[in-house]
Amino acid sequence: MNNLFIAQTFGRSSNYTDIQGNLFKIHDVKKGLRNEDGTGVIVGLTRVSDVVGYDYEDGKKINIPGKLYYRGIEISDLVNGKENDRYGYEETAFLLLFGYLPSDKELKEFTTVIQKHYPLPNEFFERNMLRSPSFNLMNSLQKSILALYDYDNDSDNTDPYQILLKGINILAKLPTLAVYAYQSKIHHYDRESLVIHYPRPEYSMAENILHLLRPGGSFTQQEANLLDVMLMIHADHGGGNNSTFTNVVISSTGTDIYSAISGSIGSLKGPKHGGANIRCSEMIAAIEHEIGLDATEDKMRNVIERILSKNFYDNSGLVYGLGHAVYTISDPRADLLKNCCEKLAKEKKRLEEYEFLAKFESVAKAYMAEKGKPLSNNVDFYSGFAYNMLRIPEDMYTPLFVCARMAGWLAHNIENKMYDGRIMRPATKYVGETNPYIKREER
Ligand SMILES: CC(=O)SCCNC(=O)CCNC(=O)[C@H](O)C(C)(C)COP(=O)(O)OP(=O)(O)OC[C@H]1O[C@@H](n2cnc3c(N)ncnc32)[C@H](O)[C@@H]1OP(=O)(O)O
Ligand SMILES: O=C([O-])CC(=O)C(=O)O
Repeated sequence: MNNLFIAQTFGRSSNYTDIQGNLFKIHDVKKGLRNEDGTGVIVGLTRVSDVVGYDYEDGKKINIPGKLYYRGIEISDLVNGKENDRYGYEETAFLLLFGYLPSDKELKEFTTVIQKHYPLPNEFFERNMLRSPSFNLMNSLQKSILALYDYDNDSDNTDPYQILLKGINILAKLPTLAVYAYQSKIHHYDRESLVIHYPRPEYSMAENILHLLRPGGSFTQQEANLLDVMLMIHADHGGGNNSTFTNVVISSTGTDIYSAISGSIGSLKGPKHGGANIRCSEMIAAIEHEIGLDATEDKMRNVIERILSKNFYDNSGLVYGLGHAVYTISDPRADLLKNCCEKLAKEKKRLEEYEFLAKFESVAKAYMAEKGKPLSNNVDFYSGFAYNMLRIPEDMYTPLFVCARMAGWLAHNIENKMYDGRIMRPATKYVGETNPYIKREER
């Protein structure tokens, strides 16, 4: 391609294609589907989960500490209620999909169904993954989900019950797909030995992830427990988060579940959404490297200033792990994770890193508030540190989000199909002019 020609033409094109910023206001366009006060435009109804970050008093928005409910149950109650049970994520998925907490017997049966679907089809790994590794695991996951379409002899069936069955099959296979994508990547690109364990049918989803990832396949129950909690708190987040909304938008055309899930994975990869967990972890490492773990508040403020002026780390101007479209004061998931991280950091003798992170969080929040942009932290602020303490490689952070969020995507997909179902088709206002066609020799 003639890059110079394209670059010059692209440069000139803004004379013809520009949209003046004031037009958005004039036409009352809700950029990012957001109201004037930052709240989201209501695009649907849901009974799956509720994300609460503000309230209204006399019509005025009041910021409040964040709360997250799955089917009406507060996330902290769900996490605390599981105690040392191995199947917290499976219980959460049941709750999200069927609307109520399972009895012991129901949870066992549901877990058995998931476990039966762990194995990949014969030669799936060799044909679809090993021979075409990707340097990005999210792309690899998208390809794998689309490949699974070809192993289903009724893949286009979009009856809600069939979607449920297909979705549970995908959910069960995701940990293996994610870890095999990682193993293929490091084997191909980093010249590492190829480690392929089969998923163990008696393990929970969290246990299997650790088993599949580690060369020796072993893990402690405490490690599996923390990963189980991580899966639980990432399992759903209302119908408005970008990847769930994407899922429902794609699915509203009547297309297959594999296309919808692959689209959601593409959305979750973005650094402003699920991909923020990798960016946040890299950003914190860069900051630690720059100013040291014993940095003063002033040094931290200086780095924050550089980040905001697009002069540090990825030059995006974003402090990853901060900010949220709904939460205003706090993200309950980040609070839960912060607690888990503090406990584990004590045991693993990594308190200095934990304290750096906690201090950076409060300095950054205070800095943003002084600039008139008070921000909540979000789930991605502490998740990287938790994964790191579990010896999970950075590449796997966002794919693990996929493994967890699959339950939410599926629950919203089915809910939308059953109770809304209309094709999503908003409108855009044409703000160009009408032009005559000019013959080529006259231009
Ligand atoms: C699992 C998840 O998806 S959680 C979110 C993970 N994402 C991140 O951590 C990435 C960093 N954060 C962000 O990019 C944003 O805060 C988002 C995407 C999460 C939310 O975006 P929005 O709701 O559109 O932002 P919001 O309207 O609250 O922002 C208000 C202002 O604060 C700024 N701001 C928001 N978050 C940040 C941030 N992390 N760093 C710097 N500035 C920020 C915005 O640029 C905006 O400034 P402006 O008014 O001058 O344009
Ligand atoms: O709700 C959002 O916009 C993003 C988020 O935290 C999630 O999807 O977990």
